[in-house]
Amino acid sequence: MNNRVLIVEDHKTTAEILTKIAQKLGFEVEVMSSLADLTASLIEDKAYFCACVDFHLPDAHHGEAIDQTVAAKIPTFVLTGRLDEQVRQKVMTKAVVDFILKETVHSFDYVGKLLTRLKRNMQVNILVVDDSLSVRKYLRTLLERQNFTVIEAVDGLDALALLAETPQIKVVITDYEMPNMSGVELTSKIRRKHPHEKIAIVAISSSNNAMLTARFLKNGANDALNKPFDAEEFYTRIFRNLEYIEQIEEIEFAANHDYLTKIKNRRCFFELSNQALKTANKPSALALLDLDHFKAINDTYGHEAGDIILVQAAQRMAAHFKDGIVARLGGEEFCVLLPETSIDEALGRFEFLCHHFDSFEFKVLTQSLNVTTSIGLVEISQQDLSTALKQADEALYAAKEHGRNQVVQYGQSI
Ligand SMILES: Nc1nc2c(ncn2[C@@H]2O[C@H](COP(=O)(O)OP(=O)(O)OP(=O)(O)O)[C@@H](O)[C@H]2O)c(=O)[nH]1
Repeated sequence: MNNRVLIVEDHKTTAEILTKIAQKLGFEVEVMSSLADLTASLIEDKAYFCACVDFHLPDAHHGEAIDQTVAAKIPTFVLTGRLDEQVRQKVMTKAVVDFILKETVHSFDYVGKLLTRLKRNMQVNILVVDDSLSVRKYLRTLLERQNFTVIEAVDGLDALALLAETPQIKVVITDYEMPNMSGVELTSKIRRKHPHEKIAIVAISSSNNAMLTARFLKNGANDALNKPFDAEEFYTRIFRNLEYIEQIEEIEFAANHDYLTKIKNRRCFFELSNQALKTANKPSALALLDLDHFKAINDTYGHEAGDIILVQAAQRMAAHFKDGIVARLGGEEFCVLLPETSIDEALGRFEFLCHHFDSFEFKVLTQSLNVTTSIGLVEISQQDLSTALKQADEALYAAKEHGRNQVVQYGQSI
């Protein structure tokens, strides 16, 4: 992704505030203060993530700078101190991403939100379903302006096939009247497999049919737009529906992950492991890992240092067992399930991890520390997860008793 934001603004303080907002979000910033600057810099030759352009500049009173950034295919949003209907119309016909009225501090908050949205949109796939090529083209133009990836389907059958092979699709925009299957039928079919909070369906129907809007909504559409629609309203509805999906995703993530290390939490570990064990055709391996003398680390270097080590340890385990289910059970205790993995293979891999921890330097604030881990390992063939965890815990206890920094396999003498 290109990471540069172009700011075209003659007011120094405003340019400084915008620069800070963009930099805080991780963007590089280039500021120009006039149309002349813009013309001289040959922006066509450079790539920008987006441009934030003042409608009124000392040498461009009517938004001429906007024409230049739009012509250079830079997603452009416009800042203006005055917004009457005439200016609004003029700005929107220029194919911009959005416009912002410089009124209050909230306007600047909105700039931050817009930059974040544009960045997030790059990960979002939107499926446009319409039998009319011109409508598909128009919607594609509107959506690509906002950095979305657009996939087109010519009818409902095509749409269902594309949905099945593209799990990244988060929004479906569908027309009503299409060959093979109506938009309402398509909506209902999508809903049988994908709930509202996973895929948003936005229906587009003609303005003279209020009943159709209701049918779409009753059959599972999240939202409906009447033709002809305004680009601003279209964007607002797409964003609102996406934000709903993203908020649910955030809640789900928080419910399933540990707040500190961001790896899976205890609840999620049990759920995923029980599922994996149910379908396993071969024995699996389960390990409990506990960092050694962690209290002493907290006492010597502080709780913050302890937190940093927990995060790094979790990252190491997750990277080492990409094929397994890795979770933080609480405190300095972690758990790993390797489905359908023989105990001998698992033993080798956990011994390797143990050795890796021993030789790895954890970077904590200004220091490098060594932290070791003790591991209790057990094979799961017939017993349930709770029993296996108790057995792994016994093995872990033995590993601690026998000097720490080692793997002990349940049932094996040391
Ligand atoms: N920094 C930090 N410390 C934590 C967290 N959760 C638990 N701890 C600390 O982890 C330490 C665990 O100490 P103990 O159970 O005595 O175990 P230990 O010192 O690692 O000793 P052994 O397990 O016997 O090697 C305690 O000091 C807890 O306060 C956390 O989220 N962050």
